[in-house]
Amino acid sequence: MAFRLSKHETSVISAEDTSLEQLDSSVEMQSRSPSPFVFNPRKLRFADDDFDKDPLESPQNNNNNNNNNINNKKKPQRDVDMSPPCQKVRALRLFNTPATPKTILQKSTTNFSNHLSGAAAAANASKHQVEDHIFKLSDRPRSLPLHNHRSMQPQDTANVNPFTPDSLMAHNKKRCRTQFGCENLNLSAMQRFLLSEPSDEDGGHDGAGGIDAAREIHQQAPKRLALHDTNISRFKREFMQVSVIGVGEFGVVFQCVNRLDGCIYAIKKSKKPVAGSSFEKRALNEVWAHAVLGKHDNVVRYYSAWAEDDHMLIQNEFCDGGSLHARIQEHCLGESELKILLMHVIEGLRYIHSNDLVHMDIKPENIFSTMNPTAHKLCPNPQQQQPGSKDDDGMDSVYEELRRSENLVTYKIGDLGHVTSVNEPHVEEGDCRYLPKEILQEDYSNLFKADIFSLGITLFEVAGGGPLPKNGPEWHKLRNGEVPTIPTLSKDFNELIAQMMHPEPNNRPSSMSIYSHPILSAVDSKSKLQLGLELTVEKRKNEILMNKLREAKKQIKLLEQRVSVLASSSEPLDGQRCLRSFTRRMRTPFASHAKFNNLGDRNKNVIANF
Ligand SMILES: Nc1ncnc2c1ncn2[C@@H]1O[C@H](COP(=O)(O)OP(=O)(O)OP(=O)(O)O)[C@@H](O)[C@H]1O
Ligand SMILES: [Mg+2]
Repeated sequence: MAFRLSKHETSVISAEDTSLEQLDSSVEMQSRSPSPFVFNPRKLRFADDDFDKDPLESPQNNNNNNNNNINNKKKPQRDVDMSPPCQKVRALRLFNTPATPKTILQKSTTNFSNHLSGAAAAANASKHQVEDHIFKLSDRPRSLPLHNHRSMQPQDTANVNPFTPDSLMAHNKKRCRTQFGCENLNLSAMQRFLLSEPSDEDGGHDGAGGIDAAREIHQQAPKRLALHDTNISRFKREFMQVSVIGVGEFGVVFQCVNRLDGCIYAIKKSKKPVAGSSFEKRALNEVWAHAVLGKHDNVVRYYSAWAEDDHMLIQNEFCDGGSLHARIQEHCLGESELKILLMHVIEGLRYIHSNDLVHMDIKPENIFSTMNPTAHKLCPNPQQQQPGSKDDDGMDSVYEELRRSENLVTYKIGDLGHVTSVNEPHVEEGDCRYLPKEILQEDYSNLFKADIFSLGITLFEVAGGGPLPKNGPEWHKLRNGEVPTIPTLSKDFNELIAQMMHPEPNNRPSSMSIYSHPILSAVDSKSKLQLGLELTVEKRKNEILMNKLREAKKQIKLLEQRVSVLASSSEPLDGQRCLRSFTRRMRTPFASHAKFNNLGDRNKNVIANF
């Protein structure tokens, strides 16, 4: 749950301590680790009965859809205003723009082909080929201008992720209308951007066609693609909902199984319809951040996102260990566990920061964990599994051993809804219990260090320093350098936490320096243990493979014996000849020789048969 402050409240904080007491508090719904469950696996039929019953796909609906389509065809298309920012640019584009004769021709040809008979279309196509040849010599294919949107369909557009390096590069060249810049792009401009090479002569000022195309994409499309335009019903069709695993301020998270691939995922659905609301941008922000950051081991992995009934749905990796918040409900973490937590989260943060992005909502509820290597498997209840059953590859005992090991936990940073770029910060404050003072005072000059503060106070809480105050003198003390010492922690660890929570952002260590801090380099006891476990696993695998190999050798020997018994028994003469020719063939070292010998042997056999 986030406890956010409005600008007004923030200014009051700096003036009066007591004002923070006016903030609302709410009770977090505790997330729970998934309990073991049994699945009845079944083969997926592509024409499943359930789906036939899906109202969206019922014939009635299809008829309706068809009618709608027909009606839509009759209606004039929505004229989206996609004109370039100023008329001068439009004037320049008249001659040296994507709307060269080639694209106009292509466009008209496509249109005509709808009306022409087959023969006329074929004639037109051959004419087109000649013209193509001419244009190949003179000019590269160019895209339709982005501002020509009379013919643009929603399916031809896509959002521009503002967190990708390309978009940041293009964005820095010239600012766009909105905070994130333009947020959608035209398919042809995108294709041109992807196909362009750095040495492209079309490159323009920078001599790089890619940069130019990217800039064009960013400068010309002024509107974000509305969620309505990507509404595709998909959740029920593709996923089987298992349980609700968490509820936050923004979304409800379901544990689901993908019907096709059979893997478990966490699907976060926005609580309210976001399309067209003020939450739309926040929802898209989370998707953009996930798409850019979801490939690190210590950041929750992202698979896909879509809109349904105006809700945003995000399909993420399912973290079977639940949130850190749920974990500390049982007991606080000791120093060795804290070191592992710090090592993992700082790696994730280092990765996020290396992309010039900041998380802005680091807290125990947003740090998840995975517990064992078989988490992704849909294992039936271990008691139900028969030893030596068909699927038992002999590794179950090994995995069971690993499962019991505390050290195999991997912490991952999740909930990327507040991620923003340090170059163009758009700060939506996270939970005020974890935010440093400067953020509430709207000082965004060192956002990296805001994440470091949040991680520092998170460590303080999970080590036993919580529950954290939401306001009042205690809240201020923690931000004024008066961090109480945690008795269960070493002096060094207490000092590191205090340093991470330093009132002056510049005095807090960076994610890089924490990563190489002596406290973490001493965590080799953990990595040795992990290495030891991995070694054990590999050894066991090796043993299993050796057994299989031995078994296979035995079988081969048996077969050989049978063959020789058969050969030595009372076989007819021609049979012996065949066998001899066969063994000779097998012994021939060169393939070419074997070919000729084969012929020879075959001839001999033919003669023998005569
Ligand atoms: N990938 C996941 N694997 C397991 N549990 C998850 C996952 N994602 C979310 N959860 C659970 O759901 C809860 C809510 O998720 P999340 O923090 O993403 O929602 P939110 O609405 O954005 O929260 P906030 O109130 O912080 O804005 C988490 O605290 C966690 O318990
Ligand atoms: Mg959250």
